Amino acid sequence: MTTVEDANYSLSKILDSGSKKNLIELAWIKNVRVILPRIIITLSLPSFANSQRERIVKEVKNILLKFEDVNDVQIEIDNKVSQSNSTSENNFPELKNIKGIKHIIAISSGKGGVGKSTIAVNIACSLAKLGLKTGLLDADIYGPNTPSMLGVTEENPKVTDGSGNDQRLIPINKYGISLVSMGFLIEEGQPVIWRGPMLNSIIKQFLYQVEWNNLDFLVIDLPPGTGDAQISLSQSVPISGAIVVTTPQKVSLQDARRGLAMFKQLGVPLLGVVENMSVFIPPDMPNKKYEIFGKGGGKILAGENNLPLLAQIPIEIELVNDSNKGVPISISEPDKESSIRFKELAQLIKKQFIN
Ligand SMILES: Nc1ncnc2c1ncn2[C@@H]1O[C@H](COP(=O)(O)OP(=O)(O)OP(=O)(O)O)[C@@H](O)[C@H]1O
Repeated sequence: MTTVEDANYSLSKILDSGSKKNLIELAWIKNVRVILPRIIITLSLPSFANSQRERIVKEVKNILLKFEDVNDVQIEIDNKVSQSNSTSENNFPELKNIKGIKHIIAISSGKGGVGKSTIAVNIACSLAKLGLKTGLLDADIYGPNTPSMLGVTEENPKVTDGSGNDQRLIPINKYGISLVSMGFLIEEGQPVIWRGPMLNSIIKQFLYQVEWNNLDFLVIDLPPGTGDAQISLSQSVPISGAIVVTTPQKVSLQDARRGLAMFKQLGVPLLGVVENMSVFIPPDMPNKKYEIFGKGGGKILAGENNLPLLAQIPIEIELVNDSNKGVPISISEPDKESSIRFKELAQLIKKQFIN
């Protein structure tokens, strides 16, 4: 006859895809009751694990129905948790300050591939080098690549002790910054089309359930574009200032304008424009500069919106190489021109928000 111990033992094989801890240990599955031929369990997931709910329910049923004397599995959702996990807009304190974070800087771009993540990572590292406590949230659900740019290989962030909604995700520390990536929460093989809605439903609680360590700045690498995910994120997070990244080509302007207009419509304060890939500096001729992508895009965008052009970052081969090796250029080669631009940009941000 199946006992509670048997059921617990089987259920302990189901793992959180983030921490790889089992769900009994995490107390995400509790109150296991065996009333044969039925087993009833309570599922109590913290919000950052919400995206795993469907998979967990399936695995719980599969595992328990393997017992010959069990033909019904009932899963109760912990009420306290499910209420706070609800996606209903009215249930959330909009733009409530996040405990442990003083200022949020959002890095965005009208389209992908302009170097938004590179800029976000190097701003975060440069702020940390100024002695500021800095975090980085990779919210680019379509291509969460900041962990690899920072050489972070562990995919399993730890969670604090406690159970259910009391648990907090512990950021991963690298080069003096605290990193959390939405990539940690995306289940392997999850189609891109589901990631946007997933982000919308979890981001509002998620940021409040990370153990942020009294940060001066949280830099957020937003997803590119102006879709639902970006709008939802911008509306749910109390952004102190947004930076729009563009390239010098005039053809990129249309996308960048849309990005800027989105922030304006949402009432998000704009810090200014960063033009990436402004000039190419050949590694063997550091005094030469080639405008291989044309010029003027950043200046035009900033000018038509009455915003400062905060920085122009050159194309440097080391920037790609170092980032591929998992060390941002502002850490590995602080004397390169792009590192100096990132440092100046960090100083500007510091000056704006910290006396
Ligand atoms: N200034 C630069 N000099 C040289 N290479 C760069 C520069 N900026 C970005 N890159 C390279 O361009 C590629 C795209 O950069 P990145 O991933 O930062 O762009 P992104 O806008 O975040 O893209 P996506 O939105 O698709 O994630 C990377 O290989 C990066 O190393």
